[in-house]
Amino acid sequence: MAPRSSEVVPQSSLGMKPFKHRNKHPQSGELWLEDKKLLDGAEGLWRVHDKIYDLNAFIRKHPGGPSWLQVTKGTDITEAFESHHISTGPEELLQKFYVRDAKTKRNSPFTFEENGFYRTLKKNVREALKDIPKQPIGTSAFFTDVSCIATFLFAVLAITYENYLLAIIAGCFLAFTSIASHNYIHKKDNFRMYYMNLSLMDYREWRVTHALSHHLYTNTINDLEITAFEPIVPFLPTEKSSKTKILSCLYVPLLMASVFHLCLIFRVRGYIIDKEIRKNIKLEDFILFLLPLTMYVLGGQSLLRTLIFWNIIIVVGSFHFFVVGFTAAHHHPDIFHDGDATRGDKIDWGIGQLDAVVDRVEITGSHWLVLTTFGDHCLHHMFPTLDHGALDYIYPIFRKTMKEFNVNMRFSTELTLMKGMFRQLVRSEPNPNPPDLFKTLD
Ligand code: HEM
Repeated sequence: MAPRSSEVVPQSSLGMKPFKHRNKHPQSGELWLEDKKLLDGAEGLWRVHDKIYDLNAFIRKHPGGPSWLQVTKGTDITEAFESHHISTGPEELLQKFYVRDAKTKRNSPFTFEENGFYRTLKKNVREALKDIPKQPIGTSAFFTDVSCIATFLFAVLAITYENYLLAIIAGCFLAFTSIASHNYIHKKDNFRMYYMNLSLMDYREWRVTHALSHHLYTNTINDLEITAFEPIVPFLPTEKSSKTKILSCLYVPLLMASVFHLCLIFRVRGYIIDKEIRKNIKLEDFILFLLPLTMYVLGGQSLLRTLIFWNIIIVVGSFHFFVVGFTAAHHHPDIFHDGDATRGDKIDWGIGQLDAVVDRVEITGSHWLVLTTFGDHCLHHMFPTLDHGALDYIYPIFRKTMKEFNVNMRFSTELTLMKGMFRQLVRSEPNPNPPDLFKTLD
């Protein structure tokens, strides 16, 4: 795609240096990591805060799975390290791998001061976790598996009876399954993370674009869930022409319906043009064929009819997934987007998350809805490895800690955030004041 005009290349008000290929499309997790290496001063190893560590010997021993360390080699993993571990064990272990101090400043404005908000919250949550029952974690797994089975069941019924309504229901369950599997991509390697691949998306790519990019640098110029959709969907506040504003509002529903397909197209493109990507093809890359194969074998219809119905399910699933995803928590003119006025040069990472996330009142409190619609989003951002079923139990300590630091998590309604997403798309003017966590979103 041609380079974008200057109207949609916003600078970071947080002082973050932009990635080299920010304007290149399609964006990918691999390219993002390559670009991150150039700015992180990790000297080919791993950087945490202002120290360099050699974790080569630990990659295979990492209890969270080797991929987290494999893909991040050569980068600053401060935010990932801090937010993915709640116990003190990893920090103690890390000292064994110290090599030297880093020579450059971090390309991130976020801090993790010992007595700051995030570290205090983590300490409090660590204590609270001792009293959390295990049963809600099993309930999450049950809901996720039931969604997956329902996707297959309705897909087979849809093709058997050539019924479009059943195909739409299967598409909705595909979206539920993919969103619920997102609970599992953040954890140590486990089989439910593979459910994501039924949607044509790829859990490995998600671990970079979502877990390492979006979660850690939310709504900044280095958040791939912002930059990957530019310039069609320009979420950051920057000069936008009337044409851009109108077109982006018209394109966004089309984009929502086609992202699953686009993910597959870009993946296949990668296989064709890049030998290294081809060499990395794994068995799990074929999971996407399980759904159409089951439909073909059990449905008793022609291959062409099966493919048509499968594609209907994918389009419905994609639309459902991205309507929820785009409107769940991050986009409204009163939610911080890079370019807006900031709290200062250095921002406690947890407070940065409060600035960039808003939860929905209708969702909080329902385990099924939280799991299948990106609910309890603020707490999930703070502690991505905690099961969605456990989050409800840590609200009391979360509220207590926020009170202590005079900060707040914001709640709004589904409708406000839906309208907010479109209002954000057409917002050109950066907010002149830092985020106000006590203001009600209108
Ligand atoms: C990119 C950076 C890293 C990421 C994203 C990451 C991610 C994870 C994940 C997802 C888990 C499983 C948590 C769960 O399911 O409950 C985990 C566990 C663990 N990780 Fe990492 N990790 C990273 C770096 C490190 C480093 C540098 C160390 C230490 C040298 C480390 C030590 C551990 C340990 C000891 C556990 C066991 C659980 C615990 O004590 O919290 N990790 N990690």
